[in-house]
Amino acid sequence: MAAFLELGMIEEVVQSVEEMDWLLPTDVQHEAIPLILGGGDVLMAAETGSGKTGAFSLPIIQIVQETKKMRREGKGGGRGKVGGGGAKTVKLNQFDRGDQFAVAPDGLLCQCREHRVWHGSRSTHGISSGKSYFEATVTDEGLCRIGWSTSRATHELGKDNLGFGFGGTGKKSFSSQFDNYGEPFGKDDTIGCCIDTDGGNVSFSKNGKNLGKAFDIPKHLHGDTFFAAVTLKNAEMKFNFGDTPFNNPPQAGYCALSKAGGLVPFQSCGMESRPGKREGSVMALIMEPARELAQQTHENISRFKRHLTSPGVRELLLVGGDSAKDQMRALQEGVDIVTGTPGRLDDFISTGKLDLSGVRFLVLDEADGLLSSGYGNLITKIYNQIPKVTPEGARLQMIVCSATLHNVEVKKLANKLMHFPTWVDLKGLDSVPETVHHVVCHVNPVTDTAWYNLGRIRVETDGVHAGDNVKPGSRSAECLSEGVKLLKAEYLVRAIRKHKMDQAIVFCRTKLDCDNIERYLMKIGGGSKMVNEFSCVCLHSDRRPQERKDNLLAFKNGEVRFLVCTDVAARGIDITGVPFVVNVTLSDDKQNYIHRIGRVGRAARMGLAISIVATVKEKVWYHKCPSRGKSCHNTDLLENGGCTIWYDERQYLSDIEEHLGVTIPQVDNSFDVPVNEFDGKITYGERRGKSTGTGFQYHTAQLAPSRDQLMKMEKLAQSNFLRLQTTQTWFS
Ligand SMILES: Nc1ncnc2c1ncn2[C@@H]1O[C@H](COP(=O)(O)OP(=O)(O)OP(=O)(O)O)[C@@H](O)[C@H]1O
Repeated sequence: MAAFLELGMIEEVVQSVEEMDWLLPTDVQHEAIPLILGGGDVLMAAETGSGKTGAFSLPIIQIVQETKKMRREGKGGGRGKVGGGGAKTVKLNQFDRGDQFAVAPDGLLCQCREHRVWHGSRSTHGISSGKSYFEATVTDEGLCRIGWSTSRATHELGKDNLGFGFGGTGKKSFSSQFDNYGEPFGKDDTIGCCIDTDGGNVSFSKNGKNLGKAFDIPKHLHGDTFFAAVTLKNAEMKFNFGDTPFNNPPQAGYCALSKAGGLVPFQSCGMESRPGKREGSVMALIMEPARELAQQTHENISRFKRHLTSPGVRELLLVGGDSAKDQMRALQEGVDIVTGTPGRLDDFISTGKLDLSGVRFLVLDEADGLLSSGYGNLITKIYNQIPKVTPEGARLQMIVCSATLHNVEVKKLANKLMHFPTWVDLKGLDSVPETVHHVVCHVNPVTDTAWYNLGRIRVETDGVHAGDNVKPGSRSAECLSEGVKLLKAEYLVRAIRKHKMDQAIVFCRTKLDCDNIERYLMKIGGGSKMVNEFSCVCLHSDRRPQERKDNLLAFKNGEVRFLVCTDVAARGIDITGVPFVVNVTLSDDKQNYIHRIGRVGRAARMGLAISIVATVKEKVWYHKCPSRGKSCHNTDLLENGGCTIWYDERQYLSDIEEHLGVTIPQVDNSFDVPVNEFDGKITYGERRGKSTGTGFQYHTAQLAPSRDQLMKMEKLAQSNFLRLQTTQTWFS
């Protein structure tokens, strides 16, 4: 218990994890929890089953509750508070600026070294009434424009109808209309920027010379809050908001921005404080790639928060298949943490049902999977709608995790959206946990001719070769491909029998393959009970949501032996103690191999993953047609306008091996797993034995002899010391 407390977790949350038998944080939890509690953005790259869900959920739950408590007590702030929120010192806002726009720690000096694109920023506070003034001095040559804008304006001041700019070329700009005004300015010139919100105008001065009225504030901006604004191209400027004497004092009646009454803190991109919405708005948004995974994370959150009261934390699962009406009702009643899948989240956000203005945590679980499934734009859209600073002045925190985070797309996303993120990366590359043994068994339809005479009880294949007149004995590519399909099902059964598999997750490439394998297993000994040798359920995206739920539950509860599934179950699904995974076909996505086999060997239990890999190419479905395969029988190759490809598993295997930097051990079709250091000492599905583990207990046992020796030496040293003292006393 103390170990989680030492990470900064509160007792109520620690009590929950203790009840789940989590006595020590895992390595990734040890690293990530303090970082998240401290307000940082985190990229969490740790092996499958290493406890990433707890690593992000626990600190989020805690901060959400703390924030709610403070809101109730009427205090602002909380952890991760930034200068842009409640503080009264006016500066340039670190959190409201372009990518290439640098702001010095004092918040007064700024620079942009980009030559082609404008980047800008705004002040941390603005005014909505009265007359105000600030100064900016050009400290290096380049292009600059300064003035006033609302928080909804782009950073390219003067390009929209929400901000008023005055540029070094002697032009004023509003709504992309550039007109001559005043005179040009450059290095060492000081520009005074005045706004009179009551009189409704904006004017500027150069080195103390009043340049006259530049703009009338249009009607649609009356009552808005205006912030000091700047946009630069390869230039540098220094600001004075009035905390030090101005170079040129403003005209009578204008007050320094930092001394103005009723300063309004910057809240967000376009979202000013909305009283009344704060109490009920969502504070954490967790995006998961699949329903089952979203459900699992949601359930974890429910468990972690169960001892939190006054205030409690309210969580909601937002996935397709569940009633949108109920979800809507829950949101209206108030929800703090939403876990959802991209489709339903998008529905709710784009129709305004999910208010993002109070969000301070955005979590992308299995981030690389979300990106490779094409959700990059959605992520950016969501990110753009979330205020970068909450009403309390806390910065939006982004947490991005996966066991396979080492790819260019994730790095690009991190550079674009995250704020100085910390990598929690225990291995520095994608890897397989020590608790997972993985082997490959090759299927060679040339040397293994068992598929020639399988009789009537055989797997139904996917029909790709229905028109190919395949005959056993022929060496045509089509014929060998059909042989692979038939043999794979036989090998699956052989592996199950050899290892006396009580339970296994069986991955197939397509939904049709899953259906065929499910039917085959049922035929040879299936059923819906554990006593049936091949009892199984199926999980893929064509099954109804309720069936998916029921099937997963039946497998989790140990009611059936096999879960036959597509990659929809490859990531994140956590079923403690599942001993085996069988890949009937390798995924062409090397990352998914790591995720698939990571369904075993979780929470310190051992697991074995067997991949059945064809030595020849297999012709498979690859539907690009509008029906996505539902009523498609076009077995022509993709390049000929059809819906099939030749699938080269040997290539995918070598991609995986190269990615992992290992050669995966091979077994023959007797499925005898090679002898290794674990041989004879482990049972798949069980925790690692004492003598084989590398965990805490094992280390303690290893260190015991040294500890005993040290104890003896210490005792000897103490006795010698005492003896010496006694001798000295006698002689003195
Ligand atoms: N500190 C802990 N002590 C004991 N068990 C833990 C601890 N943290 C997590 N676990 C258990 O470890 C298992 C794996 O955790 P989790 O699902 O969070 O892994 P993950 O890193 O998200 O894996 P994946 O990459 O596959 O999604 C779960 O069963 C969880 O209950």
